[in-house]
Amino acid sequence: MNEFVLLAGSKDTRTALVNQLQEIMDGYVRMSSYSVEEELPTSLHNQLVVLSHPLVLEEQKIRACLGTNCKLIIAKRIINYENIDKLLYLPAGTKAYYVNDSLETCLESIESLKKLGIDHIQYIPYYPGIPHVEKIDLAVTPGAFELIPDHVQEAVSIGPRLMDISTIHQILDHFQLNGPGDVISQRYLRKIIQLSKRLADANQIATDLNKHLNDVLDGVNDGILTITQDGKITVFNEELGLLLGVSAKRVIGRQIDDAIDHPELIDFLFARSQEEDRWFTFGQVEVIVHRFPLNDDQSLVATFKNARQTIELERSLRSELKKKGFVAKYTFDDMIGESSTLTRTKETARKLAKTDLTLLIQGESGTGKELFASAIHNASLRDKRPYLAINFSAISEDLMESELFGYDDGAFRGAKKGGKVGLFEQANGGTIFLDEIGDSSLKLQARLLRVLQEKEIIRIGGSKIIPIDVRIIAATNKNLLQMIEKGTFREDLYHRLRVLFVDLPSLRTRTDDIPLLVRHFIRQSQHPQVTVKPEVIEKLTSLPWYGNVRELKNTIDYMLAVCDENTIQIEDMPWESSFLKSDDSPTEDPVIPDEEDELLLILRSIQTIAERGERPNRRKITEMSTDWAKPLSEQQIRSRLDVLESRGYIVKSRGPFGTRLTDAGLRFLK
Ligand SMILES: Nc1ncnc2c1ncn2[C@@H]1O[C@H](COP(=O)(O)OP(=O)(O)OP(=O)(O)O)[C@@H](O)[C@H]1O
Repeated sequence: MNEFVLLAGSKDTRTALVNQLQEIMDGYVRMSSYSVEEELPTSLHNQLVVLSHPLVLEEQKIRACLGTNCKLIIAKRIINYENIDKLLYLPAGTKAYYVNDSLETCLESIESLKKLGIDHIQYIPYYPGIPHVEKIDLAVTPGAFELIPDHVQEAVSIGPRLMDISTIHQILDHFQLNGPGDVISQRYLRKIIQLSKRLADANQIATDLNKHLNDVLDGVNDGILTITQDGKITVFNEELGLLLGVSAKRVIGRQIDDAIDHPELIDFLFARSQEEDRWFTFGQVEVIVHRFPLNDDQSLVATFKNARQTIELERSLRSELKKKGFVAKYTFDDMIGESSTLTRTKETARKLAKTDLTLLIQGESGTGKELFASAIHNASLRDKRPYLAINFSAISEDLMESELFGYDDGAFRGAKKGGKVGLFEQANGGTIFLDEIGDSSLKLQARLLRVLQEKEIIRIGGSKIIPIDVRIIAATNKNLLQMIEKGTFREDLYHRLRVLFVDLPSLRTRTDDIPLLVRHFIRQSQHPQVTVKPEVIEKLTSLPWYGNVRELKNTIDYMLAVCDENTIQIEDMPWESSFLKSDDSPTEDPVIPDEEDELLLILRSIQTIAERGERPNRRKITEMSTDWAKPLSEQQIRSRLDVLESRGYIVKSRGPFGTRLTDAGLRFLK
């Protein structure tokens, strides 16, 4: 059997060459192989020795083992054709380091790559000790990964170079093997054919994909255009061709100002302004053009929508949402009032609407919290999407939970077959308004917190996590901070809800708006012609309006019903007492503590006064109350002390110790 020795510069090169040669020469020639990095034979005599590279001969160790009468062949090598397809997919003009151990080996391989026709890449030699080189993200290397600089993001390994067919023939000639030459050449060629087939297949896939994408683009109802930074058209679909009256096939690849005669459109596309949309008329058709940059390659994309069709589509979408009751009825224009407090609040809310953040609206009952939430949704980027409002004071806890989160089939007894989609899911993409959030139970608060933190829900009785994209607006007329102190509202939820906040002013603080509101409500009513006597307006402006705009509206409805001859007179006004704040009024002022809180404050001041070594009496407690949100008179203190005594929390006495806390009172305070 004919046998030769292969001496390679590295283990990797040896392995690659052995694999190549074995496959090609199998059955005709055998070889033994060594590398400088591994153990070498002691001495070689009378043999054919093939060296992988001229530099191998310079190695001391190699020269030491080369004995007498050996024939040397220095192999010619070419780039490993099996791996070059990775390079073929890189875009033309891509810059890449070619990384190897010396300038010579780099230049040699670059030369060989170029000869193979892989010349669309700008190779920059990179080797240890290179003096200065520009920073590049991509490296190509035959396997010298350890030499690649750290800043490189992507490395393409093309493996060690293989043996050229001329060297293979030199080996065959040495053994005077003329017969198998053809077979061996064929085996060599087969490898190369396999590569071109692989490339052809990849090309076919790319062609198919391209055709598919073009079909999709042509199937779209809108015109689509893409141009490069310097104005070359790369995408131009059929719909756009129809709109502009040009053939898509004829314009792709051309400069836009040369292909399309519409300077105004071209100016808009290239304008440096922030404007993203503009209306154009092409022929008879009104079109909304929307432009945006493609960040990756700095191209510009423009879509062309038929304005009439778009408006109709939006209208039908809106009527679909309306049918379900998922629309926000009000806008900021429905919010009547020109007082500086309301104007400022409206301005802030308008700005907050544009963000996508959670928002808490605080204000007394009837100040227009629901109206604000609705206006905020309509001024937000989600205005075309659903708006759902739910009131926590109106529904029981269990029902509320299933309404909000929905349930899976068989979640509980009586559950509807097939389960139920909750409001959070139905509001997806839009806004959900959680009214009277202060009335939610602690259990529900925990679930809401999860929604805010994770942006996902799990249906009752379900296990699937459902991601949701919903903006939450919450509202309350309760003092949530006091509820937190009492442990009835979660502090973490409060902070999550109050990312943004709007405090609505009470009507008492903006009495200038009352005449405007009166006129507005009359105009909206069944009797828009009714007028109001000035003294009525004056009286209305002086009332406290604990029920705010809602109370004013109800009052006007009442007066409209009782007035004669289209004029509201002072006699038409309800009894004054109906405007007072009743003790059990549901319209609690958010900053005025409710009665329980007042009792607690009184207990605390009794304790403080006693700790100071003084005698707690009504006068001192009244003095302390001047620091509270709602100071109390001595008379009011007296009635509350009576309540505290009846509950057993204090004992009133005229003696030297004055009023003092009982054990029960202390426990309650704690
Ligand atoms: N600035 C305003 N202009 C016109 N109408 C208003 C204004 N503010 C409130 N309203 C009207 O007053 C009524 C009460 O408003 P809304 O229901 O929004 O109040 P709310 O603060 O949500 O009350 P609650 O806390 O009791 O739920 C509604 O009929 C609303 O249209």
